Amino acid sequence: SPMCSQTDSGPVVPTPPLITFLERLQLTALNTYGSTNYDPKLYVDLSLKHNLSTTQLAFDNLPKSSTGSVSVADLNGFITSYFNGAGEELVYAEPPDFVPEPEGFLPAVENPVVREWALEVHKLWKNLSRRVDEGVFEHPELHTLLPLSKPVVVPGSRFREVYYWDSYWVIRGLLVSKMYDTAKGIVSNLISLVDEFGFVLNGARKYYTNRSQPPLLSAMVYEIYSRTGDMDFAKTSLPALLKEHNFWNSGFHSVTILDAEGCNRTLSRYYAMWNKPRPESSTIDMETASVLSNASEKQHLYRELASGAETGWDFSSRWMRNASDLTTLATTSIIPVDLNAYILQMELNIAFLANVTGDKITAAHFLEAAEARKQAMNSVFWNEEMGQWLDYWISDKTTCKDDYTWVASNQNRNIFASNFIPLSIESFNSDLELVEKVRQSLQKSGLIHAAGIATSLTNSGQQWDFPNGWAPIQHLIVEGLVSSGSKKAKSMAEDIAVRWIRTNYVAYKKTKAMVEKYDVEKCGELGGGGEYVTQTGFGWSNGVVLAFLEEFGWPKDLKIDC
Ligand SMILES: OC[C@H]1O[C@H](O[C@H]2O[C@H](CO)[C@@H](O)[C@H](O)[C@H]2O)[C@H](O)[C@@H](O)[C@@H]1O
Repeated sequence: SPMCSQTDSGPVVPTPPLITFLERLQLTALNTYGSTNYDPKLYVDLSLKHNLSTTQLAFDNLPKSSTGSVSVADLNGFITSYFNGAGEELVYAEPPDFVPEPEGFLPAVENPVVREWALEVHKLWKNLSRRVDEGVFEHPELHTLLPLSKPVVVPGSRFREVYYWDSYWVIRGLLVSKMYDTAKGIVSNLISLVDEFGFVLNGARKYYTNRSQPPLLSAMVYEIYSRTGDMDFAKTSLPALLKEHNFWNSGFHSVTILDAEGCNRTLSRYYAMWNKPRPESSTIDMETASVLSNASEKQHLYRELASGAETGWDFSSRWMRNASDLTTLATTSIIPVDLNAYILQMELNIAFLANVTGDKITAAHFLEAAEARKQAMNSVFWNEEMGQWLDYWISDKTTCKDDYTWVASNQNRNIFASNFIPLSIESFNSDLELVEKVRQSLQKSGLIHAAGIATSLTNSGQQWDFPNGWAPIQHLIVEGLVSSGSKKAKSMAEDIAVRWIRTNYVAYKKTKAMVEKYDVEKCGELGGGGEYVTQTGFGWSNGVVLAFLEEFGWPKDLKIDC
């Protein structure tokens, strides 16, 4: 049973009346249509044809049975008369910098079959490119979609809007496709969110204003600058990066631990500004919370769920005290390895960009911040015996009392792919002795399978767990191994990349689609689990295939089938 009966504390952003109304519609839809093929997100993605009060009045006037339910015919009629279809406000727009075969595209991919497939994956950018319709700018109050002025690239299927961390791998792929303007436009859109909200939202919808996602904006700017040398772009991006850094290092996101040497170490955690059901999954969250009896326990769980979504790993045994019980979610009680790796990289990127744009004071300040975080990560996360960085629990597993004095037993010794993500940062991968230790640890971790790196070793039924493998995680670890310059690490990286490319290819041939996650146990199999069916498209998977093919090429005689 959940050991913690915690009360909720922390900030809560306001809920726009449009969202409250669409959540009512979502619940009615579940009651009317039933749970087969039901996706709660669809209803919060609808836009209004008339103003909210007219729509609400018509909804309240729908004939109800004695049990209060609405008939299928009446609800169908209401939805067609009062709403535009989900996603219609994002109109298909071919990116101006797309060409069917860019000059100098993947020169090291020699195998003709792989080359042809790579060109098909490249062509998928056309399917995923949209622009926000004028109607959203003219009448924002009718839409949950946020108006973004530059063209967008979406992950695909139910993910009809821009996502924060997905955009990093979309951009990595666009750079391979030589679509620099599209890549810059994505960053410019995300910066406009920082200007308005102070951070990059989980996604570009009004119901995502309560949280962010793994912070990779600076990494997007860095990658684009490295490829294009565009100094103006670097300069105009910098203020937003500083603002975002402050978001992750203040308030509830910041935690200070007294380490074993008696030094204070400051790190960051995920912490959503929300203690209600996630609007896009409101009916699911209410169901999950229904076993809890009191309102403040529910609020606490809702915050943990929204914070779980902020991690990008929604959901995973990584954030649960008991892997088979989602009500034991304790996201805010954990200091995560990967988040701090991303922020360390952010500090290094800011220092780099400040330096090239001539702001030496900011550069020096951020190099210091990076050094402090590196030491904090060594002191709080590093486990010498395991050769991994481990998430750290700040709250006691039995009483749930927060304790900010470091104890070894609060390191989470379960193996997750995130334990290897610091390897992607130069501060760590430039130390060859360390790299070899971590490489060996990864090799024997049990995470490496026939078709890639598993997310964890626990099959919880949640999507960020075994046996699912996700493109962003493959890429971060592979890139870390490659960047070290060690021969052994590079050959391990290549081996993982080849498995990943093959499984993507075989699944594509079988299903005609790229998907968001794969099953690492069997080459060519799709991933599953979690709260929605596996989605096609798919932004980050396409990006990672293209990035891997650029990094490793594909020799003529290497087979692509598994
Ligand atoms: O609707 C449920 C959740 O869906 C999103 O999460 C998943 O898809 C995202 C887009 O590919 C991806 O960034 C995330 O890592 C996935 O877990 C959304 O981000 C969640 O906030 C949302 O609750």
